[in-house]
Amino acid sequence: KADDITIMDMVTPINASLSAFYKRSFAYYTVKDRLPRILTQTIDILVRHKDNIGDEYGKEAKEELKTVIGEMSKLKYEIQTNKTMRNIETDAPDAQFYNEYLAKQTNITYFSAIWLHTECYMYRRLRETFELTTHLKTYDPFRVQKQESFANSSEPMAQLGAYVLKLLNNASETKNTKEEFIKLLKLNLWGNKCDLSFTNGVVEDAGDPFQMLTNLESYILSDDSEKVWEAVSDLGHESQIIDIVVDNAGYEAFTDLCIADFIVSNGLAQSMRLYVKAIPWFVSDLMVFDFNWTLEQLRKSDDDNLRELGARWTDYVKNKVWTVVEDDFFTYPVDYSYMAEVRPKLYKQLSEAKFIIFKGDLNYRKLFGEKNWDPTTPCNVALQGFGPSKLCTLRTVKCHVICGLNGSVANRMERAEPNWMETGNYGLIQYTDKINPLA
Ligand SMILES: O=P(O)(O)OC[C@@]1(O)O[C@H](CO)[C@@H](O)[C@@H]1O
Ligand SMILES: [Mn+2]
Repeated sequence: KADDITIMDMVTPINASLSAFYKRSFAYYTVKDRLPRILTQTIDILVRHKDNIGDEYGKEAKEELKTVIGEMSKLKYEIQTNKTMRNIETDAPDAQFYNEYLAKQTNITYFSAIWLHTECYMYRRLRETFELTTHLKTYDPFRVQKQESFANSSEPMAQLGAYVLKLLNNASETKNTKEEFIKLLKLNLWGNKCDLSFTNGVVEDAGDPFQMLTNLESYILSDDSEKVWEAVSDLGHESQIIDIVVDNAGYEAFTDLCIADFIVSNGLAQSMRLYVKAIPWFVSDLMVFDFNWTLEQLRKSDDDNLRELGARWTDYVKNKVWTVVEDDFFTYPVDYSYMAEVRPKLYKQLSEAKFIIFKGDLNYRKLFGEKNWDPTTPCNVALQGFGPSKLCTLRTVKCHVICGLNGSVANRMERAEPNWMETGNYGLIQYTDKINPLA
């Protein structure tokens, strides 16, 4: 029976998978408090919007909403009482993967599973509650929050937009493309602080993007931006494709499109693919609908620069300079070391790129196997064989997965601020080039 799995009153052992099984871990705090709170927040938002939902989807939908909210409350209760996870009961293709993966685990519960599994499973169960309805099948319970977060970021977007458009319009004259790229890379890194699952759904504004840049250096604990520049600006490479595995909608997505425009406008890539999520994910994560909605908002903006950027970016999509890719693998409950085996087509597609940028904390957890590495473990080792191409990660540190730090930095941080890994206040720009072609 699930309840008699004792939760160890300890921290996560070195090299162990993160899990709420370890009572003194951030994973435990997340599964115990934060995930239930995210469900409660989402229920509150659904209740507050039930009339709008009735207007938009019909009165039967409003009735079905009661069932959805009931199912979400059940899910919350299952988590809080540490039950075992059941199968996902829809015929969606990714559900089969979730169920096969679950079947391979022996007697796990929400608190004893790998944290990544528990957290992804919760969002997949949330999706199921809508899939099983008739009138709300495609409803995204996070859309309101994602759109609010965008609306709250109009000031920093106007600032960054003005700066980027100047760069883009002088692309030919500017001599210091490298310095500008690296500056945009760091501005993009800090865009990752805007993440609603981390702020428990509280919509924070993105703040002043350039303020970040002033005292920036001391907050970046690992800075491979020079190596990233070398790889991105390698025009002799047989591939001139650059990929971005994006993270959050709103301001972070805006910073992704800014650097993507800089890349193609300066001839650093001929084309780019942006990999988004296929279902509502970790509250903030970008879906195709959010991407299109963002371009539409920019085109309608009362800020001239944002309108011009919206028009440029819409053209890139129309002319296939940018392609938005939706693949179920990015919402699977497993880390990237599984990709070559379970999703070879995606692995092969990523291998076509000369460089891949991975954004955010969840991608970091998946790149490095959701393990509590010794922080000085080389990134190439922590990738556990994942290597479709040269890649980098732009991540603000929000949980206890970290590698590639030099010893003195890791010790300094532990002494300075014991919970430094849970704050999102420290950034990493880490590069790896150990390529493992598909077998
Ligand atoms: O990938 P992102 O958007 O940077 O962060 C995802 C996240 O908010 O979700 C989990 C917390 O529940 C952590 O992995 C991380 O804090
Ligand atoms: Mn995210």
